[in-house]
Amino acid sequence: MKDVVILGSTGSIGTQALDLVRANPDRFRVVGLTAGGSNPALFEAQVAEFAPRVHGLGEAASVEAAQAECDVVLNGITGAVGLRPTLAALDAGTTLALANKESLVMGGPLVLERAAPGQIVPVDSEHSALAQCLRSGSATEVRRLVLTASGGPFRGRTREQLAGVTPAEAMAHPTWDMGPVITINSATLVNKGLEVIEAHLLFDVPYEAIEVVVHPTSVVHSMVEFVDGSTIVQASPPTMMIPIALGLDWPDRVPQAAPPVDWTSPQTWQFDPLDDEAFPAVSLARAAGVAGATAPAVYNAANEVAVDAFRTGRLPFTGIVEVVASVLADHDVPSKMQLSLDDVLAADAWARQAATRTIADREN
Ligand SMILES: NC(=O)C1=CN([C@@H]2O[C@H](COP(=O)(O)OP(=O)(O)OC[C@H]3O[C@@H](n4cnc5c(N)ncnc54)[C@H](OP(=O)(O)O)[C@@H]3O)[C@@H](O)[C@H]2O)C=CC1
Ligand SMILES: CC(=O)[C@@H](O)[C@H](O)COP(=O)(O)O
Ligand SMILES: [Mn+2]
Repeated sequence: MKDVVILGSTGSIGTQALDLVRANPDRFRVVGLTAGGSNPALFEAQVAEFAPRVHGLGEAASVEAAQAECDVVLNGITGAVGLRPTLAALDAGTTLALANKESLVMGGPLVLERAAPGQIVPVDSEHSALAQCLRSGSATEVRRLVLTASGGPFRGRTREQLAGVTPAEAMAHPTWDMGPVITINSATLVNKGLEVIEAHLLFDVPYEAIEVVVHPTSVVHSMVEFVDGSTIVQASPPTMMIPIALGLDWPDRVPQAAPPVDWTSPQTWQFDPLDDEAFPAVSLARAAGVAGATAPAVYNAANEVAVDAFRTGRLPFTGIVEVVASVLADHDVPSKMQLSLDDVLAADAWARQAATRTIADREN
């Protein structure tokens, strides 16, 4: 029996994690729940159903819950506000099932240095796939990591054709049903940019050995190419139940976590190169990742502000990545690579102000 704390329990990841717990009462027990407070009725219902020892709303409550005695903390909070809870779980020595990629991307080495080997189990589907592909074998055998991207709802469009797309169109993800921020990030490909940095940090593979390919049906979740020319692929229909189950019970697999691919019916797997001109977010993330230090935190924070502006009609779709690029260009990356939490939070705050100014300037 694993005692689990779920941060962000009312969201897409959180509610699916609770479905998994409901389906496996002999395997998992909920001992902590937190959320942001935008859906109090759902949160109260969850607390009534699971009767966790600790529960509460907001960042401070999430930090406290992440420090509770348990076997695994699932961080399903969205955005940079997940950083302190991530650090709290790591400092408590608890296994961290990490969906909140933003905390790893912005914290970078700060997060990694607090983590014991194997303490972070990736829940992001691509990184769960990579971890599964890498389960046996040594890092020296790896030639490349290949992250798959659905391409989002605007796959195949030119930059000009992206200019007038609406938030409702951007929310229509072709393969995944997710929270609003990651859904918009999938449409801009910022999600894949964050995932390239996430893969570099989790698997210690250089940026030039991390590839992104477009795979519209999201059945292959990522792959590892080895030095002998062999590639191992992880495939399953697009559902987060498998990565969440692996996150909570790693290295064990939860039987019937989700239905497998039906190999008796015809399957076509399509892979296309990424169109960097229409979707510059991935190359921008690579540059931020290579620059290191505070650059990834700036990339993430500027994007969070720009996504909010797009969703509220203050910025066109293509403006999101333009704002991120402009804020990054204005950012002086410190030469010291060893950053404190204050350094990271200061860069995050600076980027939010810079992005807000840039958006306001564009409006005038
Ligand atoms: N959804 C998916 O399939 C995938 C998600 N991820 C990652 O997982 C994370 C969560 O995504 P997703 O579930 O889609 O997002 P959602 O928007 O659906 O859910 C976010 C959750 O975070 C909570 N939250 C927001 N602010 C705070 C806060 N200050 N303190 C505590 N909790 C807070 C929300 O609470 P409330 O709404 O009640 O205020 C909600 O429970 C993101 O980092 C995303 O990138 C990664 C891969 C796949
Ligand atoms: C399910 C998951 O892990 C998401 O991060 C997903 O990858 C988003 O789809 P995109 O490939 O469109 O970004
Ligand atoms: Mn993903």
